[in-house]
Amino acid sequence: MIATGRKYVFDFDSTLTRVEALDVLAEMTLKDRSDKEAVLEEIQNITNLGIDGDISFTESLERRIKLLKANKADLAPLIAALRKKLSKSIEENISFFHDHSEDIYVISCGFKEFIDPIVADLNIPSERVYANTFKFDADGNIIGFDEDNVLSSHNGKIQCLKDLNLEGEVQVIGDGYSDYVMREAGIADKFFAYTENVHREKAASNADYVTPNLNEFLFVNDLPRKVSYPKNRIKILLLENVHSDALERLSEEGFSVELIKNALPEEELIERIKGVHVLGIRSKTQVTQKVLDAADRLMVVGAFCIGTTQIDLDAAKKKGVVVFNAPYSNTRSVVELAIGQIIMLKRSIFARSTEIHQGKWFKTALNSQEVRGKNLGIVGYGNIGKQLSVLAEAIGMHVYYYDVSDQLALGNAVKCNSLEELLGLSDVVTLHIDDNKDNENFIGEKEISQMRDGAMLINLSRGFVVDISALAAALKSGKIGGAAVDVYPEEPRSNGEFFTELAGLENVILTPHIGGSTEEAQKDIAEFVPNKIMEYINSGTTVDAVNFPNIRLPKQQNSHRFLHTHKNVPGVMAKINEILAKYEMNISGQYLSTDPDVGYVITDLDKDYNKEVIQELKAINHTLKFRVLY
Ligand SMILES: NC(=O)c1ccc[n+]([C@@H]2O[C@H](COP(=O)([O-])OP(=O)(O)OC[C@H]3O[C@@H](n4cnc5c(N)ncnc54)[C@H](O)[C@@H]3O)[C@@H](O)[C@H]2O)c1
Ligand SMILES: O=C(O)[C@H](O)COP(=O)(O)O
Repeated sequence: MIATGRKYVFDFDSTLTRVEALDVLAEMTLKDRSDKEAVLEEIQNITNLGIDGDISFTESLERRIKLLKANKADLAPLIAALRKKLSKSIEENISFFHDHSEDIYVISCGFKEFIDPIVADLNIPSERVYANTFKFDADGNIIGFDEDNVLSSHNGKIQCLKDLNLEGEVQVIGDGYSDYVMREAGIADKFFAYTENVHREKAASNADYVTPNLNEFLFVNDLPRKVSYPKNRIKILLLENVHSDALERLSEEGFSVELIKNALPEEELIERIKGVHVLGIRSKTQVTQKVLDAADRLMVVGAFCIGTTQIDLDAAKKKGVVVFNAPYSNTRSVVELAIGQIIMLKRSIFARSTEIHQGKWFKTALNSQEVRGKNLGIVGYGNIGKQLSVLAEAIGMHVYYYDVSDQLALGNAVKCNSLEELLGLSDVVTLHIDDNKDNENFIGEKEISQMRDGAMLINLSRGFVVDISALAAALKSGKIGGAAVDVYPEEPRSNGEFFTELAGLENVILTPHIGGSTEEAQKDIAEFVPNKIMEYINSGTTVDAVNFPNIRLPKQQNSHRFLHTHKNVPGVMAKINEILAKYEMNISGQYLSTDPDVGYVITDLDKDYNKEVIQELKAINHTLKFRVLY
């Protein structure tokens, strides 16, 4: 036993277990009854009224037992079911119960018949379990409870704890107001409202601490725990209306997540980033050096999109901040839009549609052509360019492509050796080059002059890639026969007014940067990026990071994991291992990866560590970030 001088008094239902045991029992005993749902609802209401102190506990117990119609024979399956319903973080921290066995008590208004066997698994013996007991009739039917037990009466927990007369600091951990009353009555020193399974406002608002799981409770008490830093303390700020699945996924994992609809201007982001561990953005939020300098806790930036030039990747790396994106999730959405736009432009559909909206009927084949047999020029033959190539061929187009890097032609696509060559032979030119700032004004007056007369231009890549004034002039002069533009040199941070020189021009399709904005793409991104973030936070894995050495070290059994990010200068690794050797720590796994700027090493150790080794590792010269995972 590790002595702390404290006594820990746990509630059972919805604290040690995820459920209320009598609700589970009711599910079993009522399963064949036609009025099951109504009775279950009534039982749950009565349970909550009792927990919140709105009816007397004795009344709540009497009414529930009557409705339950349970028998002794139901207890074995109930115990089996409850065994599978231990609260997640309780299960993770079984060692706490073993190490502090003699200081742990259970005081519950539930029943010893099912509590005893469950908490015995946590090393809590029956003599430290205080709870009610059932009364049975000759046939084993549960007909009531021992009314002489203080726990069967209203606020019975107060009397029960008083009678125990415990020494040392007494901490009560429970989900209900009926647990708080022990603190209110002055018999307990602290009340922790336990919200892992249910958040009861009345208990939480009165608590000394609200603890969303046992890790947080152990952290507050500075006790050994499964994770070095409880997840609820990890703050995630999601901007730009990322799909709500991301919020759900990250919240379910236990992080504290805040979602903001818009992108934030630099000054505001500098304020909001303080204390944030994970930032989630899309293409509008600029994560500048200044923002990174203000970020005192930042570990990860998740770009919930493809592009990452809105992030100062280098500055992030030098601060040990890892950046992930979603390189493929919206590829198909962009490709489908491009196919649609090619057809719409070649048929002048938007012009015809606008006329009808204005009350005009103008049936004509003028400027209306099939796409079959026409030349499509794809500039940037990457993920989007290649997939578009396949689909465009499937509808009968001849595909030409140009890329600065060597790219294998798919299908019958033909590679062009220069942009000029591609521009000279394409009926439709579509831009899918990356968001590299060197691509600014990639298509300007000169390039437009190299295009076929009446050819169409599509830009679904980045706004700064096209000189908008040059494009507007070419559309007005008829040099260009139509354009589809989804991205602009300056885009608003939130929905509202927007002006562009291209507005009002004929056969021009304008969309508000929605190439990747489909349900499917956003849902996929909301799975992909949070998974990367969680892998990094939970195991240190950086596979697929865009600015960091990519490593993954498989988890070792019974080990501790240290993550060390440092400037890539000679001697740091040697220093890390020298310190570990000094503290006689045995390395069970280690993986280092470097790039020219940083080194990132994951080390697994098979021995308990003390705080001094952490301090020494943190103090190594050139350390950028250090984290103990578990
Ligand atoms: N409109 C939207 O909503 C939307 C959605 C997704 C992606 N995008 C943008 O689409 C673009 C392409 O995305 P991707 O996933 O196919 O990227 P990718 O990195 O897979 O492909 C880009 C290709 O462009 C090539 N390239 C870069 N500069 C070039 C140049 N000057 N000349 C010729 N080739 C050049 C690269 O070599 C690469 O093969 C990116 O800019 C991305 O940000 C926009
Ligand atoms: O980079 C991207 O993936 C696209 O430009 C889409 O960006 P968005 O998520 O801001 O729409």
